[in-house]
Amino acid sequence: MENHWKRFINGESVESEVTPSIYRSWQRSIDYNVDYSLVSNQDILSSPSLNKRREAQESLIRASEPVLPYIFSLLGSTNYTVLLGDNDGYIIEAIGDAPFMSKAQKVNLSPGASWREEVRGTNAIGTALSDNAPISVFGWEHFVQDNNFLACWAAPIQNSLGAPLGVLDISGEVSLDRQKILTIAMMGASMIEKNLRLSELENQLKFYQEGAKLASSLLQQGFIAIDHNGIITNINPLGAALLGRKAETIVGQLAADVFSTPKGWMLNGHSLDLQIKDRSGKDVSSHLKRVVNEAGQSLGAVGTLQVSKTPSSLSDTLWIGQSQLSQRTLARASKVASTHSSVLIHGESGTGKEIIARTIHQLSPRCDGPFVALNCASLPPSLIESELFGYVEGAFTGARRGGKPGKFELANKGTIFLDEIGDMPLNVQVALLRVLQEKEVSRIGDTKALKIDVRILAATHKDLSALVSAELFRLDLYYRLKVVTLELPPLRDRPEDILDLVPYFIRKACEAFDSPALGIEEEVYTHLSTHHWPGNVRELENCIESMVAMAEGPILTVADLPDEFQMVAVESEPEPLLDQQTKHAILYALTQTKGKIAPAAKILGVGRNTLYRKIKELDIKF
Ligand SMILES: Nc1ncnc2c1ncn2[C@@H]1O[C@H](COP(=O)(O)OP(=O)(O)OP(=O)(O)O)[C@@H](O)[C@H]1O
Repeated sequence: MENHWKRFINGESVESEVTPSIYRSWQRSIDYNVDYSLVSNQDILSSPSLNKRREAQESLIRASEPVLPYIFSLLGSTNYTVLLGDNDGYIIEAIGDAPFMSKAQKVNLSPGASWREEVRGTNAIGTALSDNAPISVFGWEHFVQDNNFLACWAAPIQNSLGAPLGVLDISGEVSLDRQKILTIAMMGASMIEKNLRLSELENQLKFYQEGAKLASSLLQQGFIAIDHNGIITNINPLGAALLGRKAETIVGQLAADVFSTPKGWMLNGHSLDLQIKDRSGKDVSSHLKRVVNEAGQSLGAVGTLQVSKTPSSLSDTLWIGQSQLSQRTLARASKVASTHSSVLIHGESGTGKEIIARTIHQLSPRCDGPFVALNCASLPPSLIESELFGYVEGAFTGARRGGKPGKFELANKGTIFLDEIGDMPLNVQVALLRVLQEKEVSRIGDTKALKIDVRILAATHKDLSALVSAELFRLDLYYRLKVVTLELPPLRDRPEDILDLVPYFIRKACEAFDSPALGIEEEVYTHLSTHHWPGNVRELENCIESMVAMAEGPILTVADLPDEFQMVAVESEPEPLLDQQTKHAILYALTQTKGKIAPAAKILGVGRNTLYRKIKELDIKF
């Protein structure tokens, strides 16, 4: 080979006598003006520049970390070095036998030096990169004369598209077993490639996992992912909020444990959808789709969670609230609904008097007839009479042409609801009493009487008996109206209803604003349940409506509560809050157990007697 090299340098043709890849590389070395008689000191990196290059090649270095020593161990005890080059031919890692490495250093075969063909002519590192193929360069095959003591084997390290990312080189002193060592170099390069691909896959997996988490947290719906073992691997905050739990307490659990579905459901179930109940017992429906691999095997399931809608529309939903007090009120209302009796509904403002009146109407045999409401406090006294009884054309100045039917006429065969009856002027009370007695009504200015069949429901927040004593309300009318009385408890006496009212009002507001469904953080309930609510349910509804209107994200949090709550949250840290929270916990447990003491005590982790004592101490009504 020495002879061939000398003849090539002298310009003779040796093409047919030299391996083609070596010959082509010699030609390139000539084209690059490489000096065959000189060990070049060009393209050698300073230590900081080498460090920078190593940082840039961090993944290549990490992938080769376990490979270089392994390859070196395969070479036995002979004098070798194993080198890692980057795709510019710079040596960035080296391990090897010290005596050979110091010899190699004399020709700059050491970290920091570039072994591109352009600088050092034909050599294993540079030529493997130029040809993007494994190569051995032996003794006088090196273009630079002083490198002829070297035997080198190199294989490119390629990415998945086959482009070179670097090069693995084994260098030693000239030996005979060329092919075997080239195979080892190729094996090393392929191990590094596999490691690189593995870490790429790991990154991809991380990206998909984190990406899915982030994407699901941006969704305006509950999202859940369950793997093929039935373990919940992801639930977004909105999904967790719909279940009334924290995501951390759900992820990692078996779906069968969280949703009481049969074990093996993931593998065998035809329908993947789960019927789930949230903390307050409302149905949460799921819509899951199976994820399968190319062979059609199940990898798991992903899907959405949402609060089930009852078959009737939201606007049909009347009384919301599962508290004992609410249930008792509803039971009385439904009992009285089947009769024809007048009902006097009493309760503070915003406690739901009109709702209960509508409920009575809907549960009554008159449900197909009209429900007509009149708020006596919202009209000037002079207008109430004409509103109630109607008038004929020309009955008074300003009377509409053709006249106008009154509420009684409109409510015929149905129910009339007279709200704020305590504000009814005395003269109208007289007329009303007459209508009730005679069951007929005459429009103002008319001589004819019209037979009517109307049931009367009246409501007031005032003390009617006190008004009677003050002669502001007629005793005979009072007795006529209060055949049955219904007392509506204020919200502060039934805070457990808040658990049902809040999600309902959130959905109602979202529907009204035509905005996507919103979840709510559990802590918000604590604040809402311990609030005094002077405006009762109406105030709660307004509060939720404003929270929905101002919501920043898909979950309502404590920060979304109106300002007065923020002040209370800061100010009322001491004892009373503790009491309130105890009260809230007790009420929550009692709601869960439908008022049964023993299981509620178990939920709370206290004895029955302690629970009885606390209920008394804190004056809890349920
Ligand atoms: N139990 C309930 N379930 C659902 N919504 C309720 C309930 N109670 C009250 N609301 C809502 O609160 C608001 C006030 O209710 P309603 O008008 O029936 O109260 P009210 O006692 O008649 O008030 P007021 O005496 O001021 O007329 C309404 O928007 C109603 O929909």
